[in-house]
Amino acid sequence: MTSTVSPALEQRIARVLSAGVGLRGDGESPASLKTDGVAGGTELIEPGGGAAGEGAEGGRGAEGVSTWIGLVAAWNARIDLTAARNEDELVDLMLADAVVLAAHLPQGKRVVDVGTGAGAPGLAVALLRQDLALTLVEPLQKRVSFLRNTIGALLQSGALKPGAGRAPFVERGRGEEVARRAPAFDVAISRATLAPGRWLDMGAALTAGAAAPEVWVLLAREEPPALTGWEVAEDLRYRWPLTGVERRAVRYLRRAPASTPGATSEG
Ligand SMILES: C[S@@+](CC[C@H](N)C(=O)[O-])C[C@H]1O[C@@H](n2cnc3c(N)ncnc32)[C@H](O)[C@@H]1O
Repeated sequence: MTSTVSPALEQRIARVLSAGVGLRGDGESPASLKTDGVAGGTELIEPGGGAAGEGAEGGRGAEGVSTWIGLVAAWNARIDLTAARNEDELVDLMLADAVVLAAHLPQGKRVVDVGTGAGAPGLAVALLRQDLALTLVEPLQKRVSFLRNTIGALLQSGALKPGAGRAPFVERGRGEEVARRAPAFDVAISRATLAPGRWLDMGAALTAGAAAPEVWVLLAREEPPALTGWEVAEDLRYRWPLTGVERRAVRYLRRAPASTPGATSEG
């Protein structure tokens, strides 16, 4: 199935992508996606170039986003991929949280997205940040087929040229199964799949082997959960650009273990 994107849909996609330019943390920021975090240090995000658009080998992320959203709209007529009721909802739902994540994720890391569904936020992040190695975990076969087909089309067109040496990998299964296998991820992301507290536990298990693990919890307006041994490093509040929905992206880092008084390096 091919992807055709109307000029109106293309304009909506461009609006959400360009809202991300404001996340660089300097100059004028659009109110919509301007984040208000507890810690600063946002990374430049530029649709069609730099961190958000092109990997080191020249993938075309913004173009890929249009192809992918066009495919979501086309496949959604046959299989249940999204509950979006109009184009504003579709573009905000698919893209806006990923634009925020893409501006804040560390360079070159192994990232897992649990419950990717039609690709939000994991596939969008893979397109916008082609330095990252994404694993997309999804149990439902029809959604797995959609994701694999779409990634194939994006690779073929050259929109996806992963800088980390591999294309986004789609793993069919549940997050619980992946977490049991001592996985090696640095960053765990997920949206609308598990209750926030349960997701935080699972995210911690998925990144247990990493030197500097991070877990992101994506919320509407509710308070972020707490997890012993982890702390909130950023609490980003923003509105989706097209629908004005209030959102929150919370970044958790594992606390360094407290040093034992009197302990020596010789042990
Ligand atoms: C409501 S959809 C959200 C999809 C996407 N993350 C989004 O925000 O648009 C939840 C997705 O998680 C998947 N899912 C449900 N339980 C899961 C689990 N335990 N592990 C991994 N995926 C799961 C479902 O098949 C579904 O595609």
